[in-house]
Amino acid sequence: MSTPFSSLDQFVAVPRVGGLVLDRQGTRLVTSVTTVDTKGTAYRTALWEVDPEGRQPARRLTHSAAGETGAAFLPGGDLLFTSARPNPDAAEGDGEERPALWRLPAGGGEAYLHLARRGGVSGVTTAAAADVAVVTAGVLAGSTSEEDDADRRAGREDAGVAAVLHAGYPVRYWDADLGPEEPRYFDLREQGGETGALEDLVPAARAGLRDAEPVLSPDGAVLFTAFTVPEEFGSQRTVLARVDRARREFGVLLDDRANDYHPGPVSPDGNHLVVVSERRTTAELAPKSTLLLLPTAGGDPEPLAADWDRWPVPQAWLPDGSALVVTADDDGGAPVFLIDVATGSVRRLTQDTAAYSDVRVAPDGLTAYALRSSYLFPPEIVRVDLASGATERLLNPTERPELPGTLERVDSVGEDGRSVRSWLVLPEGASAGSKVPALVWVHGGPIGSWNAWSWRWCPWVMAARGYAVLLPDPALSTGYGQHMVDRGWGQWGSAPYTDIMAATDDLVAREEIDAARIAAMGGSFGGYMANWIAGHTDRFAAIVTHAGLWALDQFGATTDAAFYWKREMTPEAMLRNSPHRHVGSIGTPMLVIHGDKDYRVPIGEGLRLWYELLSASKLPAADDGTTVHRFLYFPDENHWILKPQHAKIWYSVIEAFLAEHLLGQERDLPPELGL
Ligand SMILES: CSCC[C@H](NC=O)C(=O)N[C@@H](C)C(=O)N[C@@H](CO)C(=O)O
Repeated sequence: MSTPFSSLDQFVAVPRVGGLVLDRQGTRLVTSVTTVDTKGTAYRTALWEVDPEGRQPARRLTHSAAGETGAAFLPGGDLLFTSARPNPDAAEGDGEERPALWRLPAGGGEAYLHLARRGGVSGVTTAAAADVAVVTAGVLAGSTSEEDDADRRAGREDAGVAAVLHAGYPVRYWDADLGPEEPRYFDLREQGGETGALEDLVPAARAGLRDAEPVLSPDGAVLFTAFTVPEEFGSQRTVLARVDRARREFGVLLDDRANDYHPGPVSPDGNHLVVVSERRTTAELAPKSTLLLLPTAGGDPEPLAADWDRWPVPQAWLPDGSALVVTADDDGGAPVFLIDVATGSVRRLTQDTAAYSDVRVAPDGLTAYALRSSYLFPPEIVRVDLASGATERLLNPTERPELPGTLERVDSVGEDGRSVRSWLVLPEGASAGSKVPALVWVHGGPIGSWNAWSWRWCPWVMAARGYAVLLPDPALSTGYGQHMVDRGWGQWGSAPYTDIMAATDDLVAREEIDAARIAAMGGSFGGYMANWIAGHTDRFAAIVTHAGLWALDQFGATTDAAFYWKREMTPEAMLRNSPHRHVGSIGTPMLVIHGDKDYRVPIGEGLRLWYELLSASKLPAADDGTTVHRFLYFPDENHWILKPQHAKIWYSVIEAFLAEHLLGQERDLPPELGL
């Protein structure tokens, strides 16, 4: 087997595993696998079944050009999923294909269309111990019924109107324009035959259910959800709400201005709901995430494992209700932990350095199944022994790709004496006698960690081209305790920057690294840091900034969630930490990359950086207009470069830019750039 990371065509074609569901009997595991289409210009996702016993090879369940996602099992074993496959019953001119709900019978045979609506279906949630399914779908704000909604949509489509009149905030989210569609939860009722029907559970929700995922009690009687409440000055808070399905009653359970609340799983006896409480930030208070146990019959929530200095992500209960299975970022990984509900004591289960997610516990309580990944391998499905923590890789739909190098954990010491940990990717052949160029790649967030595989930020593509890649977890990173977040909060240009410089000092001191040939790079917050680095040091030979924050005062008002950043930084702090004020000190060639449809870090950041680099940096455009800098602009991409053909361009242009400035070599640019 050869490594796929040497060829970008092969890299984008590596199948990508994601998501995991387990049926009630614990005998069927379903995942999704994303592959590139035959033209190489789109990804599509299909559902696959994996043998929980690890004996049979994985088998593909669904086939369609439109793809399938959002799998959920019904009690009898039928599998629901969403797909924008053509509706066999649609009349011509019914409008574009939107995702509908399909049902794959447990007994075999083809999947059939279970529910279609003009506005589409975004997801389905099923109860653990009852035949209850709740569908998430959007309705137009003014609609009074499903028929009215379909008519209004047809009216907008026929008239070619895309305009949205807003009276509130926000108006965009990631790459989506918000409104006039608002998400709603619907009961999925059998209607006889094969077709389901919908009943709106929270008709007065307005935009409150945006970005929320419903959690059903095991008996399906109650639905818990996060609910967004608008506040003064364009702010908002997230409260915890419940919906009594039979009575159609909506009630708020936890609501205050000190925390945001999100529901976790309900205990098997239905008596307790796990709640994630996220401390609301201020300029002085960094985020902090803790768990609460809320009695479902009423009463005050109790903290769970409150002394544990990690941010737990609830995954599932043990079937006897004695413990909660969680994952948490931890020292460059995200292991599985068990929290004893009676004592709050925490026990680490998995011992490897991987990041786990999608943990599904089998009904016997002895075994769990999960996705895990790290910078050694992309997401894969494993079985976890819940007593010993031992893991076994199941027969996955895809093999681990061969890596063109090695991965090491490295330690540095920040200016304040705190430990700064990084992953270091070394390309094959790196040695004292054969020093290699290096790339310092800064993660986004900034609240996050380099602990899980990312197809967007793949250091192995660069390793295959001879580069060492340092992935540092500086101040503001998760998995190192609250102090690591606190020490960078509202001071992005301070500890996060000096931590990265400390890690870079140790990198260039290594015998395999060519200290004269190093570059810095990052996306999103990592792009902010790349921009900040550009204005504060000349030690790098080139800098790549993808979707980077440039002028914080402007970014803080034009991003999709201005209230979030405003809580962290006063106007003074925004100015103090803003890279644009240091443009006059930039003497390093920069590759600026931005997608026009980026609403998280709007294109204005990239446009202004580009103009200011050319007009006000130490390396401005020359008399003839030429410049050492480059701007890679994607008119139809957003914060993330999603199309496979554009991902190839992204990596190619970065490699060509680094080759020019680090190696003094000219690379052929992809002909598709038309240059
Ligand atoms: C609700 S707004 C901010 C959420 C998030 N910040 C977390 O710390 C965020 O989206 N930050 C972006 C600027 C960013 O850096 N995004 C990264 C990580 O999500 C990315 O890779 O897109």
